[in-house]
This record gives sequence, C-alpha cells and structure tokens, in this order.
Amino acid sequence: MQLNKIPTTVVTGFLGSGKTTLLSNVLKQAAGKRIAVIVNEFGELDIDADLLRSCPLDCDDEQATTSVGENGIYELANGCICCTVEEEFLPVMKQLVERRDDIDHILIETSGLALPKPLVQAFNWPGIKEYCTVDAVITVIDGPAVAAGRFAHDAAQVQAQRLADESLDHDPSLQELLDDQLSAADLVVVSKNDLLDAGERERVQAVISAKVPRAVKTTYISHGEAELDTLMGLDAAAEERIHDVHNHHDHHHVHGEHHDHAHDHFDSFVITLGEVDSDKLQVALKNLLSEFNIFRAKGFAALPGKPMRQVLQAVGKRLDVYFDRPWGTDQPKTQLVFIGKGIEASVIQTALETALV
Ligand SMILES: Nc1nc2c(ncn2[C@@H]2O[C@H](COP(=O)(O)OP(=O)(O)OP(=O)(O)O)[C@@H](O)[C@H]2O)c(=O)[nH]1
Repeated sequence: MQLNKIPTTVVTGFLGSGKTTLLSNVLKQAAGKRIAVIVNEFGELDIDADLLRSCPLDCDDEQATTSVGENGIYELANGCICCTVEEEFLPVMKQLVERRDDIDHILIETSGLALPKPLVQAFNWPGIKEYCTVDAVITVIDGPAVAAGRFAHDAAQVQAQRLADESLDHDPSLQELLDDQLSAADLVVVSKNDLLDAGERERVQAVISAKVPRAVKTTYISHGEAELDTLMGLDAAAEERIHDVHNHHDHHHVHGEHHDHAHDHFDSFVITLGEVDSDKLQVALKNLLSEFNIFRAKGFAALPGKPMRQVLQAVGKRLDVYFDRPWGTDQPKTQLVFIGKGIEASVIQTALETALV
C-alpha cells in the first residue's frame, strides 16, 4: 500500500478517443474529493482544459468537485507531454507535491499523440517518487475507430508511403502508437460503446486481447460514464513496472533529448474567424473531413445573435456539434484547432471562410 503517496491516474489514448469526456465525468462524480488535473494538448489551444473548466448547463456549484487552488486545472499546451517531461511536467508535479496536503488525487490527461511510458517513468524521479504513485494508467480506445480497422489500415498506408518516400522512414504508424499506449495500460476503457454493435465489440475485443495481458481489465463505456471504483483506487504502482514495458519507440528515446515520435509527422494549426453561419460551417467542415487526412478538429463557433458558445468536435469523419455555455466575458470568436497529415492552414482557412456572415 502507498498510503501516504498521492495516487495519480494517467489517462492516455489516441486523438478524440474520449479522454476529456471521461475526465469530465470523473470530476462530476468525485464531488468532495480534491482533485488536481493536468491536461496536455498537442494543439496550441487549451480546449480540453476550457471544456473541463466550464460549468455544464445543469451544474450545481455546491456539488462541484472541490478544486485545488484557483481552479485545479493545469494546462500543458503546445507540446507533447512525453517530450517535455523535464521542462513542463516536472515543474507542475513539484508544485503539486508542495501542496500535497490539499490534494487527494491527481488526474493527468495526456495528448492523443503522447506515449505514456516517459511520463510514468518520471514518477521514479527523486522529489516525485517519495510523494506520488501512479494509481493506474488508463488507456482509452475509440471503439468504432478500432472496429473499423482504422489503426491497422493506417499502418498499411504508412508502409506504402515509406516505400515511396525515404524521409518517412521513421514515421511510426498509428498502430504502433496504439500498441505503445496499450502496452502501459493497467485498465483499458473502450469508449463510444453506444456506437458499437455486438460484432464490432467482438472485433475490438480481439484487437485488445492480442495486445494486452489477460490480467488487464477492459471496460466498455458510453459518454464517459464509468463507475469511479472501476477507475480510481487501482493501486497499480505502475511506475515500479514501467521499465519492463516494451515500446516500439524505445530505441528512439535518448534521455533528456527530443526523440523521434509520431507527432513529428503530424501537422497542427489553429484557424480563427469571426461570426459564422453554423450550417455553412458544418458543411464546409464535413467537406474538409472527407477530402483531407484530418484526424482531429475541435473548437468553438461564434454565431450571430447567439449568446451561447457552440462547440465543434470532429474525430475522423464524424462531427459532433453542441452548445456548452454562454460566452460570458469571453470575446466571441470562431476558433478551431486542426491535427492531421499533409494538411495546409491556408487551404482550410479559405474553405471555412465561406461560412463567414
Ligand atoms: N457517441 C459517443 N461520442 C463520444 C463518446 N465519448 C466521447 N465522444 C465524443 O467524441 C469526441 C471526442 O471526445 P473527447 O473526450 O474530446 O476526446 P479526447 O480523447 O479528449 O480528444 P483529444 O484530447 O483531442 O485527443 C467528442 O465529440 C465527444 O463528444 C461516447 O461514448 N459516445
């Protein structure tokens, strides 16, 4: 037992797999617990932190999780946590260690392109090891995407590209990323269960069973709804075994130096516009999703005469649109982050400008 160490849950998983949705549910359920949250985004906008922070429409402040400090959410934007462990992650962890008497649990959401291993290894560093332990690494898997063979398919594509282009020699495939995220898992969470039929669930299970030991449990969830007991208090002390976890990317890793990694081959940028017509924006966005290799797009739209902020979330070809909260004191603007391969900001900007009012 690690009675006097702060348990830390590391939530990993590919872009758009459902990590933020899960975290937001945990925070809603964990009323009264003092939880510090570290959110790492690959893109330059802190959209996840913003969504986690914003009070949902039915939010009852009295019930809200007791936050740590000002809002309890620490953002590590604009970089991948596994490559900035020393510069970004450790200073935040040291701040949390200083305030350990006020913290019951730490939750970390890694970027969708991050490898969990370097992060978990950091829990063996002096100054962290004495005070914190990794309660569990939770790997979130996008059920429909895995069922559709998206990761396997992309691996084949990358292989073909490799043959055509020497410069992509070290481009780790998405399948490798999935393998590496799964290899560190103490618990696998398959998200978007509501979108899976029985056959698809079987295909997902077959992929997982081939990659993780039988002792690692898998749970299927919809809309982030999972029992807290399933997610927290696993007491896995993952940092003690992390050296034994084999990763595709281990041979690239040089201690203290930036290593070759999936995100080196991804493009990411932010598009900012004024007020837009919601229907036109969605049409333009859907066209872009089918035309280009966009893995993830997310952000907010400002609609004329609407006090509410509209959230847009694209994962692969699927687009979710909803209102989350009034703009309040924020200046309404339309702003979306894009992550993909071979995509150009100017092309996307021009396409989205057709929605301007
Ligand atoms: N239908 C359905 N949609 C879901 C579920 N979980 C998440 N989503 C949607 O999937 C999209 C991505 O979810 P997020 O929770 O933002 O995913 P993420 O892993 O945090 O994404 P990144 O941080 O960008 O990597 C959003 O539009 C969610 O509403 C689910 O169980 N069912």
